[in-house]
Amino acid sequence: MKIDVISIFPEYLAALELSLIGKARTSGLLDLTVHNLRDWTTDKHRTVDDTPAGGGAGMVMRADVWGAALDDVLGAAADADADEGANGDVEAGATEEGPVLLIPTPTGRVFDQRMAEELAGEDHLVFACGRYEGIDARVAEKFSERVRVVEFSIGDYVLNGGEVAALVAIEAIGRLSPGVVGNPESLIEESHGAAGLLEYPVYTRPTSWRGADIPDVLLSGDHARITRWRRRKALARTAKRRPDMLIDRAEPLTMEDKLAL
Ligand SMILES: COc1cccc(COC(=O)c2cn[nH]c2)c1
Repeated sequence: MKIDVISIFPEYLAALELSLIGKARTSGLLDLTVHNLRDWTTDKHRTVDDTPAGGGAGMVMRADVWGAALDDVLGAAADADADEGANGDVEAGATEEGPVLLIPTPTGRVFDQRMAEELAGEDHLVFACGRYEGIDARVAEKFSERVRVVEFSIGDYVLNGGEVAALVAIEAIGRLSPGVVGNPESLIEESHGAAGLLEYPVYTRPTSWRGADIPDVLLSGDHARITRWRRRKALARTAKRRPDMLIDRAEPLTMEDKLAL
C-alpha cells in the first residue's frame, strides 16, 4: 500500500517512523511519504493561507496551493484537464480504482473500524492535513470529480490540524494491512472486530497482585470454558459501556448471549 501525507508540519508525522508502521515501511510493506505543502507555494513567503471570504476569524488554506500539491501527489488519476467524451461531456466522476483523497475535518464522516477495514484494501491513500479554519471548499469539490474524496472525523472535537487525525487513521489502517501485524490472529478478537463487541478483560502474571488474583477459569486449561467466559465478559462490558453496539448487529446475539446479559 502507498500512503502520501501532505502537511505544513511534516515533522508531526515522524511518529510513523516508529514501531509497527516504521517496520512496515522499512520492509517495503508500506510505501509512506510525507510532503511539505509549502513546497508547492510560489511566493517568497511560501504562503499557504489567506483571510476567509465573507469575513470571520482565522485563515483558510488556499485552493491553488493545495491543487498544485494534490495534482502531483495524486498523479495521473487526478489530471486537471478533464478527458472529454465524444459528445464533449466531461467524463463522469471518480472510479472505484485509483487513489483515495482523505481529508481529516470535524465536519467529516466518523472514522471507525469499518472504514479502516475498507481503506486497508486500497492501493493508494493521500491524506491532506488542514490547519487554521480549514481548506478552501473547492478543493474537495473539484477533486471529487476525479478521485474518491473522503472527509473524515476521528471524533466530535476540534483539533488545530489534521495531522493527529491522519496519524490515528494511518495506524488503524496500516495495522490491518497484510503482513504489518505479526500475528493476524490478534486482529480477530479485538474490540470493534468481527464479533462486534468490546474485548474481554485481559490478565497475565503475576498470578496474585495486591490481593487480586487472575480469575481461576483462565488458569483451568479448559479452553471451551475459557471461550464461554470471555464471551460473557465481552458482552457484559459492551452492555455496560457501549449498549449502542448491541443494537442493529451484523452478528445477532445467540440465546446464550442474551441469557448472559
Ligand atoms: C480541514 O478542515 C479542518 C478544520 C479544522 C480542523 C481540522 C483538523 O481536523 C480536526 O480538527 C478533526 C478531525 N477529526 N476530528 C477533529 C481540519
